[in-house]
Amino acid sequence: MSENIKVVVRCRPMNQTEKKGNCQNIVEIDEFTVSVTNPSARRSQQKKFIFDSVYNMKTNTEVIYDEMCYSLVESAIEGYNGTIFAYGQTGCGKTHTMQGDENLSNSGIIPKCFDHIFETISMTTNVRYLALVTYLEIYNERIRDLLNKNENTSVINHSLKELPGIGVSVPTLTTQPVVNANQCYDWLHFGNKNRVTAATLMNKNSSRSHTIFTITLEQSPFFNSIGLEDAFGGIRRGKLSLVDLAGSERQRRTGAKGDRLKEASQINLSLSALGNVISSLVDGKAKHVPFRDSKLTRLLQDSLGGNTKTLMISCISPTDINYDETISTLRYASRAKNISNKPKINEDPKDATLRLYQNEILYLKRMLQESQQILYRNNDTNKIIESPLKIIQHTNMNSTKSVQIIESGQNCNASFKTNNSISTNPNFPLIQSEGEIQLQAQSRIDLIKRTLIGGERIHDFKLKKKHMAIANALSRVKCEDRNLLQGHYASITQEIDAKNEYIRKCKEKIKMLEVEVSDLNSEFQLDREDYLEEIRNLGRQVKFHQQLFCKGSSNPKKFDRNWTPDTILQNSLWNDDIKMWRIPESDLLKLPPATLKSGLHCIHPLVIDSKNQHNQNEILEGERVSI
Ligand SMILES: Nc1ncnc2c1ncn2[C@@H]1O[C@H](COP(=O)(O)OP(=O)(O)OP(=O)(O)O)[C@@H](O)[C@H]1O
Repeated sequence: MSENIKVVVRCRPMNQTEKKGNCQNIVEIDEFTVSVTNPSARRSQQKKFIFDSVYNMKTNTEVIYDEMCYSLVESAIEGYNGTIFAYGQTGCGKTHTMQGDENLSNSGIIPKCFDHIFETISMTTNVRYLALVTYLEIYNERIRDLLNKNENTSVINHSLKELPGIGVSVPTLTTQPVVNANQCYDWLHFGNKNRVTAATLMNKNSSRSHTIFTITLEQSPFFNSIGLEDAFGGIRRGKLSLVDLAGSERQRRTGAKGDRLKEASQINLSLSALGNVISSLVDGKAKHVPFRDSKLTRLLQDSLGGNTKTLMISCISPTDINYDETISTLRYASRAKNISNKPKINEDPKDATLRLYQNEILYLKRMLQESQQILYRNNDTNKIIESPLKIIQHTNMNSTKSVQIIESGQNCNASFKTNNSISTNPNFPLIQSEGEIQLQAQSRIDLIKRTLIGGERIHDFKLKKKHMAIANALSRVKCEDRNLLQGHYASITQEIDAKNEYIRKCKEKIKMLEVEVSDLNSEFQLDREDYLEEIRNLGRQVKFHQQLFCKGSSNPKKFDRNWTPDTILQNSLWNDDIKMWRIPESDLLKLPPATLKSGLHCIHPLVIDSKNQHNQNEILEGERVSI
């Protein structure tokens, strides 16, 4: 079954600078519609866009989560891939939406996902889950591992790999197992400390990179009566990618220079690559979708047109000064609505970590059983020793000992693969004794079991929270729509009415799309006229960029760059001494006739051009051209 990407819009409140600058609110929000008024239009012009949902400046993140993210996260827990990403102009609230404020009462979507996932998992009774997290950033087109404590982030650039059936991934990233929401917060904060942010004129804490926090959830049926290691059934794997994009920005407004400027151009490049991917996916005609144009689009490949349920949250500003950027964000968002994905549950992935764990447990169990038999044989030869299993249990009580044993995992049993989530210490002395090997094997089994979660009973209030979230989501769907969706009609007349209503809505939508097309046409026309006007102005105004040099004078005379040749004449600066102006050759023919009065030989190659810093002599000695 294919389904379209869900797209919602969130409008942030005005910030202090906008309030002080008396900015106007030009955005109106209805349930599913955003209307934006063009502040510089000759007549009041409003553009309308329809989305899956639209949120005004008063809406808090919890409502957005309940309505739009809840079901997507549930799907990821079931075994689907899910992506939530925030998109929009710099300073419009992407990080606020995804991560939230430091203040916990206003937490973002990412922390809410953590709570949701672990609450849901704790309600399951017959499934065991393994949760693994990674966190990366794309900074200046380099991939950096935000969870690696030792990585020299200025040097490292991780590579992408595309594997059939798995998709595009970064195999060298640090993967951390997590067993509760708190561990996830800790890794998120840890990664955020490594993330690049900086102040710009538009946002004092602007993200200079795109980040992707991924939670992979592998699950397998588990029956208490049998025991974990014997009960692994088919494995499913869901993956939730939480993406906080850096914002599009214009240098003129952010005041970016140096490193900030370099970052901005990389950010804009990758966002325009994202725009191109969206366009070619929507056009449907393009044979080739340019995913390979940037790291961001490659990593999002599966979320755009692939096997993923995707939610795009477009963040906009309400003010007139951001009109152009707001319209551009809404246009992209509107196009993205038409991208169709084909999500399906990922069954039995070949590279499942859970499968490695299963094999490892089976191997260790067999080994324990065999060594137990040997020791019993020794027992038969009259040496009184304790049962090895007792030794294991006894020594496990001693936590220091068991930590050392985990550390030496590699030495203990060279034939099983040590998972990268568990650190190894190759220098730790090899433990030879039979009892200690068993102990070590048992510790490893315990450790693996501790990383598997699910099955604990949860408190009632958590269940209530889940029901409230569902009720919240449903409350947005109008009663009659719900009936319609569910196909419950009391009579044929009601069914006809409902279907007529549906047809009416479709017609309304078509009308709005027609208006949008005609808007786009007239906007294109306006832009065209603007450009033509600018070209004409360029023709009329000779652009003296800085100064006009006069013959016989060592002091250059200052010129206003916007003076027209007529103004120059009126200001009496035109005299026989000034024979040469530096005028770009292409502009020479555009000079109005007054400038080229007969007798005042104008004058090539001429006078002032700020880009070419010619010296005075060169200017004065230029070649004359008779008109
Ligand atoms: N919906 C909102 N309600 C209240 N404050 C908000 C909202 N959205 C954004 N803000 C505030 O606006 C400021 C900028 O937001 P944020 O850093 O999230 O923008 P951004 O889109 O991530 O910018 P950048 O692309 O530069 O990283 C922050 O101080 C944030 O708290």
